[in-house]
Amino acid sequence: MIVIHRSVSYRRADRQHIDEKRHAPAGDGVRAAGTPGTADVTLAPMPSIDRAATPWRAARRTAAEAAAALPTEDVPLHRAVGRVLAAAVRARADLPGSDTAAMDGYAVAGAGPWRVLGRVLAGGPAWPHELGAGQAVEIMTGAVVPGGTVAVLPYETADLTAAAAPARTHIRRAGEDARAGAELAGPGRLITPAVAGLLAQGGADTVPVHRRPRVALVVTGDEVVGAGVPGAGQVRDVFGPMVSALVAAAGATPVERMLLGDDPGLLADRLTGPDADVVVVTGSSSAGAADHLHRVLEKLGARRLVDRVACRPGGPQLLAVLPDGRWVAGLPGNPFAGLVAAVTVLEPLLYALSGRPVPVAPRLPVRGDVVVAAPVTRLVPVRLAGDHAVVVPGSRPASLAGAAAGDALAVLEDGWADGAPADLIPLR
Ligand SMILES: Nc1nc2c(c(=O)[nH]1)N[C@H]1C(S)=C(S)[C@@H](COP(=O)(O)OP(=O)(O)OC[C@H]3O[C@@H](n4cnc5c(N)ncnc54)[C@H](O)[C@@H]3O)O[C@H]1N2
Ligand code: MOO
Repeated sequence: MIVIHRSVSYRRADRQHIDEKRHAPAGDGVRAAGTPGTADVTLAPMPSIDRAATPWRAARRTAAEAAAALPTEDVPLHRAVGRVLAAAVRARADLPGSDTAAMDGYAVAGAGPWRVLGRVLAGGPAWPHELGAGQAVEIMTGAVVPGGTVAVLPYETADLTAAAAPARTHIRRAGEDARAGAELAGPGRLITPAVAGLLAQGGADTVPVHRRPRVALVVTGDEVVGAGVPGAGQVRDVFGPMVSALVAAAGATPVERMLLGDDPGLLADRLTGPDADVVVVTGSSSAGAADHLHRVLEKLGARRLVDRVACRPGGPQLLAVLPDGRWVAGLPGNPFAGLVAAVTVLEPLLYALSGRPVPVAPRLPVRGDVVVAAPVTRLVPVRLAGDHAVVVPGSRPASLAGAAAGDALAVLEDGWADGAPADLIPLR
């Protein structure tokens, strides 16, 4: 859902512009709403901007450790991929449940030569008798081997006249993968397709997972338009599509996007309004006359955990928590800077709320001409090239061309030089 939300205290020119938006075709789910801000926000003077910036790694760690995981709900296993287990899931029976054939061929008992008595199919009736020495049945992969079986001889190599079975038995023993009651996957485990399959093998029908974080997006800026081609002095909102996708990829649910004018009263309303665990605010993070976020947070009694990060781009970002427990991630308005901030504070916060550890970053040698000056970490788009990554040249804070051409963001820290290894954050 997209909500366009504007203050009533705008200038006349703004009003015309807003009315245009309200009457614009509703494509992309645009809904216009013009309720004025109600919060009493008497603004203090501009805050000083030379606060000490948090080192990039520390900012990420703070976000990853900030929040407790959301409560648990049970979901059907077939809808659980992408969710995070809230408790261990155990095998409800031995895996496999019986001794079964691992190959199509002959189940043989005792020493050869062997006489074939019949055939056993997977899912068919079990062979009713124990095999005696010199007896065999034809058997299919997955079928329960008759009692007395010493080995399964694959069709391709079977020699029923041989004196002895080969050493390799081709029998999967009951419980060899897991015993009944054994833990198949523990709390905090992301349910991948393979995990879902394993849990199905273990007999699970529903699984306990953490509730998905609900994320509202508040896009600030009088110059920002939500659809179509921007007019003179306007820009098209990049964060609706970009942050929603990033939120969904992190396993959270984007619940609404709202375009908000540069109005502190409205901003305060919107921080406390939506039914969301996290409110992402874009723009308003820096020191400009219309950048209200810091003062509004102060007014609302928010606790700031991260306030500016020593990284480039994306320095003016923040992570705060409101007195009601709702999280606020402030991303700078420059589009690439906003993306960097999203992977720095927002993604780890969403992992924490989902109950999941931040995935370990792959690390590869990175080649490129980038100057890294401590204490500022550079985040640059790179293309993967087999055993190394290559910097996409010319990326700028306001342009997404570099990131769009990249496979990952390389984290270039103090001490990095052309060709040295660096952590990579995938740009899914
Ligand atoms: N005096 C200072 N000026 C600036 C500083 C500073 O420290 N001192 N930091 C600069 C850096 S670094 C960044 S990044 C930006 C951050 O700006 P804000 O977060 O306050 O955002 P705005 O000023 O509203 O916008 C910046 C830029 O981004 C464009 N924008 C905003 N929202 C969107 C959107 N939804 N889609 C596309 N583009 C958007 C906006 O039009 C501006 O061009 O501040 C620097 N200045
Ligand atoms: O964070 Mo800003 O320029 O670094 O884009």
